[in-house]
Amino acid sequence: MPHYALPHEIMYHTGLSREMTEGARYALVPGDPGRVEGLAKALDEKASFVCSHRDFTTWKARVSGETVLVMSTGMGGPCVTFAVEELARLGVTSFIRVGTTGSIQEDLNLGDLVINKGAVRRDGASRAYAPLAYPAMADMRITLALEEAARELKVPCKTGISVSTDSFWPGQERYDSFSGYVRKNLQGSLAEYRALGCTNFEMENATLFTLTSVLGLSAGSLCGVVAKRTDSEAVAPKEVYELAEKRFHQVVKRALEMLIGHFMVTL
Ligand SMILES: O=P(O)(O)O[C@H]1O[C@H](CO)[C@@H](O)[C@H]1O
Ligand SMILES: O=c1cc[nH]c(=O)[nH]1
Repeated sequence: MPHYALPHEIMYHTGLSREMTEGARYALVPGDPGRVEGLAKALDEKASFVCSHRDFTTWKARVSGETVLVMSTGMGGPCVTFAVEELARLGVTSFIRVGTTGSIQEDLNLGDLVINKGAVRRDGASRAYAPLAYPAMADMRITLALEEAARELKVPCKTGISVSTDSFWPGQERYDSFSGYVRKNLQGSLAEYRALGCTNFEMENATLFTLTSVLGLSAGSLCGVVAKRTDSEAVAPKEVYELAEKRFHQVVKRALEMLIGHFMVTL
């Protein structure tokens, strides 16, 4: 029996209550709190601030007659568990991660978008919810809506499987860290994931996909490429992020319109 919050009950970490979220079923969940306002306003110019507590900054927007929350998760799997658990208690059923990522395939360029249909569970947090043999899979309808929106808007985009890590440096086989050391078991891991056809490194999909599946919820993920790891370990300049941001704003808005229009009853 799901444990929904009472109308005035304030969630301890996100600071949200059911009154504040107005029955929202959809939440866009970027990692960065600094991305929330722009994303909310791209959905709806009248979007408004709801609350900010710890890593979790929340705005609300209206899309096709529905309230949509935009809430940051902070970085990494543990933060995602707070966001999913507390938003679920407030009635949110569908989550779309809107993030940044490092591509590991040659044909994914800086500023392109990646839609993730699954994730390699190199996180720790999802293991509290399901054994490692359990797949981290995105919801098919959200994934299809994101793909269709990207196609319609002619945005360069590829669908694939991300590798979700708990560490930005050794976990993603980066040598430009303080010590420069990558443990032996992770040396060569980037080449191996590339050979396995994985598309990108990021840090939240595995936890998001596993939790939402286990809890009977839905999730999708759309990320902008800000590092092209086949060329360099560096994160690209601001202009690249701004190009990716413009693209993921357009795509996620169109995808939401499709989802709310077509899948309203089932999601
Ligand atoms: O831009 P966000 O959504 O935070 O996503 C990516 O950026 C952070 C690392 O720079 C990690 O959280 C990673 O998953
Ligand atoms: O390379 C990158 C870029 C963004 N986010 C990541 O997790 N890795």
